[in-house]
Amino acid sequence: MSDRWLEIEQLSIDYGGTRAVREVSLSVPAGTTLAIVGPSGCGKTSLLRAIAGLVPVAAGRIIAGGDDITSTPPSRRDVGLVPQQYALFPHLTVRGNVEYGLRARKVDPRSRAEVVERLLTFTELTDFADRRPAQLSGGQRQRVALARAMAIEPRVLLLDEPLAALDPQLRGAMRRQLMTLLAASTGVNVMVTHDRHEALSMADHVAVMRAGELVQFGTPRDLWDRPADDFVADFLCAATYVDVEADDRGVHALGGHWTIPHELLQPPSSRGPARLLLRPDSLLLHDAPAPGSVEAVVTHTEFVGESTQVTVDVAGRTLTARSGRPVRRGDRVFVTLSMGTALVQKEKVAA
Ligand SMILES: Nc1ncnc2c1ncn2[C@@H]1O[C@H](COP(=O)(O)OP(=O)(O)OP(=O)(O)O)[C@@H](O)[C@H]1O
Repeated sequence: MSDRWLEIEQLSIDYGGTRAVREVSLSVPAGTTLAIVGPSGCGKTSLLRAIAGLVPVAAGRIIAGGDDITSTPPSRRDVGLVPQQYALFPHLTVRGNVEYGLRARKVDPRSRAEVVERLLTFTELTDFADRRPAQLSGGQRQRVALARAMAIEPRVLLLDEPLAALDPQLRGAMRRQLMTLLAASTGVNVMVTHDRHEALSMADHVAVMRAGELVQFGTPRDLWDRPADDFVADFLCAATYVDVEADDRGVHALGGHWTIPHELLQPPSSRGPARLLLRPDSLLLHDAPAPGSVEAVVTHTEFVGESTQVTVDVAGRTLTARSGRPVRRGDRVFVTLSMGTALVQKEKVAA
């Protein structure tokens, strides 16, 4: 018996001869949440549906709790699915929906009632138990879908964009509640999302996909500190890698346009070529030249509440920064590094 509760080995999925998912391999231990994240059409939902048994696998294996379930019919996989629009049974009450899987498994009425009452309490739905889905808010429906999937205590719980159908105000509150619910599950939770904040904040492991391929798999911290390439850096952290060359005078970036003092970097840079990960929180904007600054032009601004996200052009490279004070498109600014926030990595960016 494997201690890894979900393993995916070299999994490929085809639709009519077109490969939508290519040789994805990863493994996730029990009691943790995996987020599959990536841009639209990258194959996230296909991967999720393949784990559920709803799309055929062209090659590779899916192993849950040590059992190869690649060819097991969906109903016998011990997998719970929360679809994107929840797909509740409209004619059943909340209680009826939550109870559905237990009835199908012929669980005796007493045990069934116990599980349902426990889950209704847990998801704060007791007062709504006799309502039908049409009489519920979006957040309440989401909790019913989750309780329904959790009732059978599946070894793998699959959630397709669990917060996407909720309005933005509700999403923050539901994210915290969903994290509490997922933490209580003993199997593996797999969540598809295109939202990097959701992936980084809710998951123990993150799989980043692009064009059907797995480009990086790791903990949120790993991905935040060491995105594998420019795509992951941009997608997950709104960050940019720049090639640098370090000598005794400092670290030279952007074709020699910008010399950064060694003492601002983490870890202190050794001499020679390296790459520097510049995240929005690594860059400071000034009105006038400052020690170690480089001149830039503001190309785009976006007010995000507590700060403004600012895109600047520095010697032909686009960098993203945050600014606490108002700046406008076309403004000339000076960029410095915030002490200790830009990470130096020894290898250069792959061409
Ligand atoms: N039933 C299908 N028949 C043919 N092609 C499909 C089918 N389902 C998905 N695809 C294609 O497979 C690729 C991956 O689709 P998938 O839905 O898995 O992506 P996704 O990352 O979940 O996208 P989104 O975030 O937009 O939902 C896309 O190019 C899509 O057009």
